[in-house]
Amino acid sequence: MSTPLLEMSGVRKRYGGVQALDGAGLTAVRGEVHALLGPNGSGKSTLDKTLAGTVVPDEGTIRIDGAEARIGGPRDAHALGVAAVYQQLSIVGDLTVTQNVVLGLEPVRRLGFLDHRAARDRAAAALERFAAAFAGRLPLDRPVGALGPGERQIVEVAKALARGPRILVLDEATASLHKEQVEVLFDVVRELRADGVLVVFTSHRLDEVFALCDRATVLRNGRTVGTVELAATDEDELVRLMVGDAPHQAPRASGATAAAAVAGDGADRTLTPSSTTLEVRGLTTDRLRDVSFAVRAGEVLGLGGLQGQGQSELLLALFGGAHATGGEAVLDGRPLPLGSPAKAARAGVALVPGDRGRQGMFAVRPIQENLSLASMHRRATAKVALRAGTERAAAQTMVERLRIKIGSLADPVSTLSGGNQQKVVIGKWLLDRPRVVLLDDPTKGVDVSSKEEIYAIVRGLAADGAVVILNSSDNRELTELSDRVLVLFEGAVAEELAAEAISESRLVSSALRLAPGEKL
Ligand SMILES: Nc1ncnc2c1ncn2[C@@H]1O[C@H](COP(=O)(O)OP(=O)(O)OP(=O)(O)O)[C@@H](O)[C@H]1O
Repeated sequence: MSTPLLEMSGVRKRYGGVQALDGAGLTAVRGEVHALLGPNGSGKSTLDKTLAGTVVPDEGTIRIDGAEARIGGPRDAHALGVAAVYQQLSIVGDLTVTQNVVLGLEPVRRLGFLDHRAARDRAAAALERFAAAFAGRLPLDRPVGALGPGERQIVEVAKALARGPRILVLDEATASLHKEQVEVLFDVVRELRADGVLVVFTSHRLDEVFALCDRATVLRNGRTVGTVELAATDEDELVRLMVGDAPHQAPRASGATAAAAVAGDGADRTLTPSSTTLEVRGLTTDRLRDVSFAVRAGEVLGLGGLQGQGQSELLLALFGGAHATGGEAVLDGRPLPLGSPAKAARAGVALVPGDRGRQGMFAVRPIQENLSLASMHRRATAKVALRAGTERAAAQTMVERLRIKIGSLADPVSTLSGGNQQKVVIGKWLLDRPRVVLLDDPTKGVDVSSKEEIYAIVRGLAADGAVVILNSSDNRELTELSDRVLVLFEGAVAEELAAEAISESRLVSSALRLAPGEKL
């Protein structure tokens, strides 16, 4: 192996009561895609951030090209050729694509004025790598806020590339990308590798890790537990390294066990009548065309197809968050009010959103409050007094069940790792035992063992009489959880797959058949 380009060793970082890094390290060479893996809260982002200069470690050494690197802030990291893309996007919605890509780059000044053309050229050069796939779809002068989450993420990557890095850190950079966007990003990463760049790649999607990376370093509880050659290992071995001796397959909870665990405190819960049925007839919005289907209590209905074909819009519309121009939804024979999330929540509908930062929670408020917001809302409107102790116990149950790694329930959610934040969003709604559970790509960024726990809770809710509708970009997840799958195409239901027809390959071929020109 050639001299390492990057050597990090003995890195420690404590946040209040939490030892985020406890002797972590990573050694990687130029022209390598190196995965950084570990369960939620194991310290991956913190290690990435010490490299990018946004977190200063308490202890530890970083060597770049054999020389000790003092990274006291992002400017030091830039000067050393390190650029990073994080889970939480750093782009500014009101600025254009160009302005975002050059932000902090100091474009050329002429006669004391910013040379906007030079800035635009620089952004265009960085975006050029994505040009073939996104031709005409990333208008450089549009505010980034008007773009979709995947496009915003691409802008973020372009911003990092505009810095011409030797080391590029991608922290969950694929989480909000559609499959075809992931392929484009992977092509760019492979080009960078061929150019000798070191890419440090963090993802919970092991299929991506095996498809893209050369080696992987695994963290557990803030410590490095090993580095493996991916060609010489398999998924089971990687998972064993990640979770240690703990079994990663959580026992499949029966409906009753899961329900009891979800309720936790035995507080005022009304059991869902087993007859619950949701009927949707001719639902039409800007992005949905005449969608009709029925789901019974206890059923998990999957939404498949290429991503962005109206799956999220359908869930949003059922939660009252999208303007319905036609059609209706009927829950247990009574019209479900469309157009008001508050009314939908009162009727027992819960939406677990995919984009946690924007829709799912109040980041600066305590974890306990976030976990109990949904149930507080229902109880407050029902004029039932809140008992702080009860809320606390319920929140604590969810923290244990989903293995949410926290210091204290009183800490703000913003202090949690990305995956743990997503678990809070899920826990918040599942605590309330909803009658209709709408899940929009719920386990993005959630680690393997917690995914199984979430699957068990979802199955438990269904077994207990809830209607569950699941949109997932992960075909394996759809296959594991769904009793039926509706394949959507351009806002309409194009095909329905019954239980025996659901498989990963069938889901892919179904989506491809519908859109022959598209590449997955
Ligand atoms: N600013 C902060 N304040 C307090 N605690 C923090 C802060 N940032 C991270 N932590 C804690 O440090 C630990 C490691 O977090 P980190 O984000 O590095 O984990 P991760 O491995 O990236 O997790 P994930 O897979 O969920 O993204 C977690 O317990 C987290 O709650």
